[in-house]
Amino acid sequence: MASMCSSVSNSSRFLASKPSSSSSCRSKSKLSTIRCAIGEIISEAKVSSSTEPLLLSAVKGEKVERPPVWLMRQAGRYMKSYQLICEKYPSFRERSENVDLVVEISLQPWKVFKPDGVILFSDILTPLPGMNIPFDIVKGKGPIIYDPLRTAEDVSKVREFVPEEFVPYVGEALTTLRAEVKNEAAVLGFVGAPFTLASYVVEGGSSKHFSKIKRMAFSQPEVLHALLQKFTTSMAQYIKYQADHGAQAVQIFDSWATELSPADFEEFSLPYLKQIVDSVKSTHPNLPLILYASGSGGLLERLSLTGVDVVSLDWTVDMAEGRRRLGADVAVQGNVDPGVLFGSKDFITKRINDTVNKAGNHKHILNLGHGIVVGTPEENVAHFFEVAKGIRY
Ligand SMILES: Cc1c2[nH]c(c1CCC(=O)O)Cc1[nH]c(c(CCC(=O)O)c1C)Cc1[nH]c(c(CCC(=O)O)c1C)Cc1[nH]c(c(C)c1CCC(=O)O)C2
Repeated sequence: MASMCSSVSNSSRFLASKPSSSSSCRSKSKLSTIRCAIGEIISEAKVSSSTEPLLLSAVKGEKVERPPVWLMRQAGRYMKSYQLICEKYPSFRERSENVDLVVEISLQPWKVFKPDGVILFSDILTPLPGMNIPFDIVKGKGPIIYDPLRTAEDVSKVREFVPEEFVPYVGEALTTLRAEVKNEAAVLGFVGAPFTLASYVVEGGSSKHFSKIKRMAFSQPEVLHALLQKFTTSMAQYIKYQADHGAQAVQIFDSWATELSPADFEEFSLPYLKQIVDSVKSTHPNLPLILYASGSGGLLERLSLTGVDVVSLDWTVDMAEGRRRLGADVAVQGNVDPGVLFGSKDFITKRINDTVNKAGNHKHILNLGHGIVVGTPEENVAHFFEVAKGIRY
């Protein structure tokens, strides 16, 4: 039914109005039926509770007054305040492994834009040293794995990750963030998915053609499977650890899974993602899990087979089509081209309204289709949040 709403594209059914200063007004509405502007009833929804962050209510399908909004990579290089910290602390590892810096950087976008999600400042590669895989992130080069894994023997040396032992600063930072943010926004944790992590450690860093991991996949699949299983067990533990220390939802980044054909995704990514989701749901059934894969248009239906609560779309798929293909049970996030933030303010407003209209008025988290690009004007990010927070269904 949501697709019927979505079929009215490009009309401004949800109009941006002035941003609301009060989060409590969310709880005041007693409407229990969601209607889209052309009048179809698309679902019966429970009224959200006032103490819960908007993002969590939206994921559950409760009635909310507007879509919650946050941005992937909202903490980082496009912010002047972050660049100042980088001057003082030039090492990415230090910035992301020192509790005070992690908290300060995570809160930078929160203080300025008041997003509905505050993501931990960290990296998907942060667990690697704890698994016996040293890495660094070098300015201008990106991630570097000093000893890329290529053989069964290399993989046998990979240790299972024990978050309490190796990244206690992550737990401490999440607990502090919860206290700082109160329940005005959801504190978000994240992990890398097994295939995406494997791509970094086998390739030795970022990659264009993924030839080394494909050589492993297509000539020694048992070696890759052994590595993927180690990441699977470790990342399931890491998600639980993040939830136990304050994360209210966790995003799984399988950024490069879409380098795989659908059949290869079914062998080298899907079963491991499903295993992570099943494991987390068995102990933390109420923790929302969000899955992001860049360029995922060809794999959408398969992404929802993982059992995640939210699928984050990039901008190569139309939001209305994405919703239709994913089905009503899955919440959607994302979809706005990060390049839109280089456009005029009017253009940004229009694209936000288009996306929100196409997503329909429930189970939608407004976000970009990938991380904010370095060089994005901060005033455009401010405009994005102001418009987004002024929307009323
Ligand atoms: C693939 C991936 C990585 N890291 C991440 C992914 C998945 C998301 C995606 O697909 O973009 C996830 C990530 N990395 C970072 C965050 C912070 C939280 C946030 O604000 O969203 C998150 C969620 C900080 C970071 N991680 C990194 C930066 C930039 C380096 C810096 O600020 O010093 C930031 C802010 C480094 C990094 N780390 C990685 C890359 C490709 C890079 C960029 C290299 C470069 O361009 O220099 C690996």
